[in-house]
Amino acid sequence: MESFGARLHRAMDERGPLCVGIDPHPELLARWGLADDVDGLDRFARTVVDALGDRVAVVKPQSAFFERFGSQGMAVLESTIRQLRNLGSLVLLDAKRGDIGSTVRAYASAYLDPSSSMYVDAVTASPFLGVGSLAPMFELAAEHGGGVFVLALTSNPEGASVQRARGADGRTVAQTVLDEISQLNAGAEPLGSIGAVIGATVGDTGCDLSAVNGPLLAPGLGAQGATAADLRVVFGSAVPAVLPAYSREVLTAGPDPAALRAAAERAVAECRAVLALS
Ligand SMILES: O=c1ccn([C@@H]2O[C@H](COP(=O)(O)O)[C@@H](O)[C@H]2O)c(=O)[nH]1
Repeated sequence: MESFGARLHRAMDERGPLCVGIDPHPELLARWGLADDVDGLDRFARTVVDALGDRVAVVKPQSAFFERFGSQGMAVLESTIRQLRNLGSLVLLDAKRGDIGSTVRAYASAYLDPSSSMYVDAVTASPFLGVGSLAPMFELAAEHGGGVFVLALTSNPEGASVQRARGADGRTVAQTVLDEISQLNAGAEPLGSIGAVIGATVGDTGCDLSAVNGPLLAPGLGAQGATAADLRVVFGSAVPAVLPAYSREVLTAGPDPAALRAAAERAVAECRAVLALS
């Protein structure tokens, strides 16, 4: 099967460098005139899927907002994933999973095994138990053409105290994560399938991104304060590998599908302009 890196590279070429999140915050449900219940969740997700699923490269449902409604919310998530796949968007589930390796194997089955009802193109993962503990995800991703985005430098201000801390060899934790991702992606063309998450809010990363050879997911744009122009500051010459991610910035334009599409088009145009300067 074609690798996730290759599929993502093509999707970004064809549809533009943009990932839109489905984050049904209670405030957004209210703003859209929807109830804060499973029906509201379902209508919110369907509206985003119908408006953007056939034109955005990657759609990123935020698992937390579905999980808060229990098994019914998870059923909506499964149906959202199915609809997105039918419309051609790559689905990146933002679940930030991580655990000891034997448990990570179960997470891998849940998200990266094609026989699972929650099968997605890629999933986010936390390396706090060591990047090596995520090996079962990397293995299943490689087997089935999936991808994994590993947290490196997150967009929230609290992340820095852990992620910029230095180990005995002088490297930051973030650089150590990136170096392990580089090894996993070595030699992959046109792009490796193991990505890194680096917030657009983080300023100078202090990291060497030159060998990552995988997609760099950049959340933090819009609602968290970063702009497309910040992508150049954060990513420098690695900017062509950046997948900019917006959630609330685009979602607040809804529920009108035309307004959602216009917001996504604005975001992709701004990002394209920055990425084209490289
Ligand atoms: O470092 C990270 C990693 C993940 N996220 C997630 O992205 C979206 C951001 O939403 P906005 O509305 O665009 O702020 C959200 O689902 C986060 O959990 C992140 O923000 N930063």
